[in-house]
Order: sequence, then C-alpha cells, then structure tokens
Amino acid sequence: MRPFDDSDLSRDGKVLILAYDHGLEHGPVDFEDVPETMDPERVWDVATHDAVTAFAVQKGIAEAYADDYPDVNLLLKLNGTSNLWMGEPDSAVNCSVDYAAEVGAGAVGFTLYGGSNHEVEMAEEFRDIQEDAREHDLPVVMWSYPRGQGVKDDTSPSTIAYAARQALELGADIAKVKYPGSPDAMAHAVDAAGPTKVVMSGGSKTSDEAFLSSVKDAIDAGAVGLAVGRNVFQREEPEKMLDALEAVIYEEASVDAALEHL
Ligand SMILES: O=P(O)(O)OC[C@H]1O[C@](O)(COP(=O)(O)O)[C@@H](O)[C@@H]1O
Repeated sequence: MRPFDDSDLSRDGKVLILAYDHGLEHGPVDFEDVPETMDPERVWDVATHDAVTAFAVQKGIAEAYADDYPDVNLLLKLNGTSNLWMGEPDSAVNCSVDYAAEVGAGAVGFTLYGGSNHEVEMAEEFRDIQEDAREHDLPVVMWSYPRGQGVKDDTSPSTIAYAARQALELGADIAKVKYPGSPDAMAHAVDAAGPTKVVMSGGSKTSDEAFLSSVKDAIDAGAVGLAVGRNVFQREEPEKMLDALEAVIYEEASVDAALEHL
C-alpha cells in the first residue's frame, strides 16, 4: 500500500477533496443555484483555499486549467458517466494514469459500482489503473459506491462497510463512501477499510448545521476527512464553508464553533 503522508493528498493526516466533476455526472443543473460555478475557473479559485488537499476533476477540465493553478493538488478522475446514461450503473474510463501524470495529477480517482451488473468489468479496469498508479507513485482514491441490481440500500451500514472493504481488497489508498447514517456505522466502515483511509462523500446540499454535524461525526468515527462538491460550491460563499470545514477537520472544532465562520 502506498504510504499515506503529508506529501500529497493530506494535511496533518487529514483530507479534504473538493469534487467538481458534476458537470459530467449530473449535468449543468448542479450549477443553477450559483450560476458563476458553471465557469470552472470560479471553482478552481475556490480550490486554492488552504483547507483543500486535492481538487477532483475530469480530464477536460484538468487540461484546460491545471497549468494556471500549479498550487492546486490535482486529483484526476479517470472514469465517469453522465446522467443521460439509463443503463445499469457503469462508468467509462476516459483517461489513463500515464496521461493523468502528464497533465500534472498528484492523485487519481476511480468510481466502482459494486453490485452493478458491470462490477466485474469495472474491477478489471481498476486493476490496470491501480497498478499503473503504483508505477507513477500516485495515490488512488476509489469512489466506492455500491449501486445497481445487487444493492437494496446503498447507504445501509453493511453496504457502506462492504464498500470500504472492497476499496481495501482492490488496493485503493482512500475509499470515498457515503455517510451510513450514524457514527457507529461509520466507525464500522473505517474498521472494515483497515489501512485504507476513509473519506465521507458530501452529498446533495443540506443545511450548514446538518452538513457540518455529519462531517464532525464522520471524523470522530475515524474517517480522515471528506470529499465534497455541492455542499461547498452550491453555496454563495463557498470559502466560508471551507473555513468552517477547516475548523472541524483540522482543528477539531465543535460544530457550534465552526458555524461561526458562516
Ligand atoms: O453519483 P451521485 O450520488 O449522484 O454523486 C456523484 C457526485 O458525488 C461526488 O462523488 C461528490 O460530490 P457531492 O459532495 O456533491 O455529492 C462527485 O464527485 C460526483 O459527481
């Protein structure tokens, strides 16, 4: 397993990945609340905040802007699907690890839909990516999202523990999982992941307090941090939410103290 240290994805052993692949995964509808976020440059600017340890984007967004943001740690997502796809969950590999390294990535990301009819092919694709990433010494983040025919409840404690374990078994350095609803269930997922670190997925935009409380619970349960998109960039003042997350994730602040940043 690749050493998890302060040189790449983490700050003081903690992680805050700002995700901005929504234009592909969900479409421009995700930018309607704050229309300026349609412009990738606006969100690259947000990603320069000290709290952000990596910025997750697709290849096209990386190619167009990465050179202008040398201080942003680029996490290149290597597969993705649009919401227009109506089949069983699947995600097309659209970038190689070699090309990610060429574009300047400090880490790579891959979505695996465990339980989908396409799980076998996706796991095989991940094998190549994981081994190529080792060659390049790039950490691998798995968006481990059980989904599809084999999955009844994609956020149940047992499903999320399985998602975390699947990331370990297949060789990911970090498992990005949905919050399973309680600190105990998150702690169980963290146990299941063993040496693979766990980050919580942000999800759709919620109230400041509900969102920060779930982040706090996840950190207290042993998650190393968060991979978040909408709960940051769909706010009018995303930097203030990053200030609040910085307090919760790196400074062990209470939710009430963090809320003062907003
Ligand atoms: O597949 P879903 O659940 O719609 O969400 C996928 C999105 O969620 C993320 O994993 C995290 O972003 P959010 O914090 O906005 O949920 C993105 O990288 C991705 O675009």
